[in-house]
Amino acid sequence: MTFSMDMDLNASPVPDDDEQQPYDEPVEVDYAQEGHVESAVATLRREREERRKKLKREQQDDGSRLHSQQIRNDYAPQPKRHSRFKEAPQGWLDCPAFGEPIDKIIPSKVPLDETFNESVPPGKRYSSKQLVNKQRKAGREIGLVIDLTNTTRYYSPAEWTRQGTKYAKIACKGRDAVPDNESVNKFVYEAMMFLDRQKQSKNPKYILVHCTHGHNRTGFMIIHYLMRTHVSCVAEAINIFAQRRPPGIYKRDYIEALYSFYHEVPENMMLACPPTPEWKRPDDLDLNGEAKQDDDDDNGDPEPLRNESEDKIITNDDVLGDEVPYDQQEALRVLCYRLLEMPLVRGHSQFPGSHPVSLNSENLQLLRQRYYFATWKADGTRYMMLIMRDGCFLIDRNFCFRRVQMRFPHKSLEGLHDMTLIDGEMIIDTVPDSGLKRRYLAYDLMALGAVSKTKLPFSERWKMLEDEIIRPRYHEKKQFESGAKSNPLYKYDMELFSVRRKDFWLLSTVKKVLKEFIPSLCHDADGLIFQGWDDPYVTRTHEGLLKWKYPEMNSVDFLFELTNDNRQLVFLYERGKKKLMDGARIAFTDDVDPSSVAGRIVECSWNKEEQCWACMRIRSDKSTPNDINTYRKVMRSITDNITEEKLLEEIDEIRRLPMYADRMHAHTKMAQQRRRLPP
Ligand SMILES: Nc1nc2c(ncn2[C@@H]2O[C@H](COP(=O)(O)OP(=O)(O)OP(=O)(O)O)[C@@H](O)[C@H]2O)c(=O)[nH]1
Repeated sequence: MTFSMDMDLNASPVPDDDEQQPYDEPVEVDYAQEGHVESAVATLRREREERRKKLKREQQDDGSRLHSQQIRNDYAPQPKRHSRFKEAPQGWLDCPAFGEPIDKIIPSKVPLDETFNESVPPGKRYSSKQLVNKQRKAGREIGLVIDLTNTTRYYSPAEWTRQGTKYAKIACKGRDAVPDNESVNKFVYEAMMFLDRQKQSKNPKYILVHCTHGHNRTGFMIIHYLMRTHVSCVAEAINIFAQRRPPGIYKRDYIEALYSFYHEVPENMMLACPPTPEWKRPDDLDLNGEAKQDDDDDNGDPEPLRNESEDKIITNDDVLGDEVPYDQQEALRVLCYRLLEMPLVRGHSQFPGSHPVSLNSENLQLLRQRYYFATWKADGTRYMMLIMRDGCFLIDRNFCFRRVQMRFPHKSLEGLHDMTLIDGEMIIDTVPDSGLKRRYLAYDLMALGAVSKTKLPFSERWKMLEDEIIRPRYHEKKQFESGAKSNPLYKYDMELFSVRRKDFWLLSTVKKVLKEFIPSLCHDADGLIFQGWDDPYVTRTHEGLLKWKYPEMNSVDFLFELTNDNRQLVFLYERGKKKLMDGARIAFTDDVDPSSVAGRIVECSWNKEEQCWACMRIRSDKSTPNDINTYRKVMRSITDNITEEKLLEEIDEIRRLPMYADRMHAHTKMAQQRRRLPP
């Protein structure tokens, strides 16, 4: 790592005799090589000494008056240069050094190293050494420092790492923009991991968090931490921080961003945002009386706060949610495998979600042998969803996690779900009068409160999904809207998408589903799913989970590439490696330039007349093509050509079979009884 040591060499630790000889250029030090600031200073002093000796020798040799005058000029006391003088940040001197710990997190202003001593009177100094001593006096040992400033000029991280204190930099601009969501995710994960490890220690250590003054950015991060661990509403978290680090966050846009992030509406914004503190002197205020940016903020344009609802056009290809730190993703992958009761393989990087196989004349027989339910095949984007106390994570087909802010209350409505894993499809509904609306259609539940449910029959998992996840959300929403529950500030409507359970029906209804239900849907559907009613959740390819697509929608995902002489190369996967499909060709419509999709995954349907593949769409949600086995199954399905007519004929026969008729009868009776019971 290289850092610019833009330091005042007139100040300590350089001895007196060097005091009046400032250097012309800031010194670049290879921090990793030199180890610390002092060794760089020593090198510079040595060089200067050699220069002085050389000049003296020249003076003796030459003896000329002119030359000695030159030397005198070179080493005469010179006025201090402003650029060398390091001033403490505005308002820093009178800003209280630190606040009281909040869950073992201490908010603090930035400690300044000795290079600031000229601008800080002795009584007001607050270096990392002094900080540590003050905390020790209060019986607190710092184990991790999280630095949120957007500069490296205040001190060197070695001041911490040298003494074995962990140091993490999460540079946040400050200014008018709040820390971005990705930085917040990093902060919360760092803090959670560290404090979790400390729980096993006899003398748990503390985290020290600082920005420049330790109020706005620091408060913003700590409040996020509180919200994601145990505090239930923003006002309470803001209060906790304000009490421990008075007056708390005093920038209004920060407070607004917190409320908006957690989908709450403040009762009284004036109460939520205190006036700017005294120590932020009047010249630190802008013309509206608002606090000006901290002086380590850069001069970029303020970033607009993201507001999904303002984006008019929403598509299935949108990347939803916020990036999650790499280590956290790894930990979440392991957790998913555990919840799905899968053996941990090296890398555990493969998406573990259940995947249906295409219906063909052979597996069509399964519909006769087992008890199946049917549903429409919603055509959106597949996500598993891991619901944790600290956030909800969308898991895409690449087994990557992104965090979305959602609320999933328990049935008891006392707490929130944790370590619950569900499966579903994100679709976009065109709703008359309200436009496009994103919905998550949940169709399975694999784990509830850290307990795997994969071995239960689908019928029970599907019921649990309704009872434990969907209904509690619905009830709470109604309670909030009616004011019957104590957190009416939460607005479910502000969430990125709504959540529904997907319906499944008896096979006898398939005709109605095809002829009436699917045509009336507000989102795309490309066929049917046949789900075994008694099946466990089978990870990856599930030979008993069947998909039937409208014949023209049967598709294969190829990896498309072009050679230098514009020859098409079409690949699938075989045992995790690219397999070239000799002679395969993809026809694109006139509006698609093939060179623009080289290297992408192209979903294709088979064009019988032209005997080639036709591009249906580019898959932004996938980075690998279908496996050769999937391809074979799709080809089989295409050649078997189970038309809608054939399918309905088959189902008509099945519903008359005694096995199916008996269960259907029992099922209908049970449903009727349930309807008669009070809710
Ligand atoms: N299991 C299940 N899957 C559904 C349901 N509704 C929609 N799907 C989607 O159907 C997908 C499987 O059908 P495919 O046509 O193979 O899906 P795809 O998105 O084209 O994926 P590839 O096979 O990789 O091309 C699942 O991944 C789900 O995203 C449902 O009710 N149950």
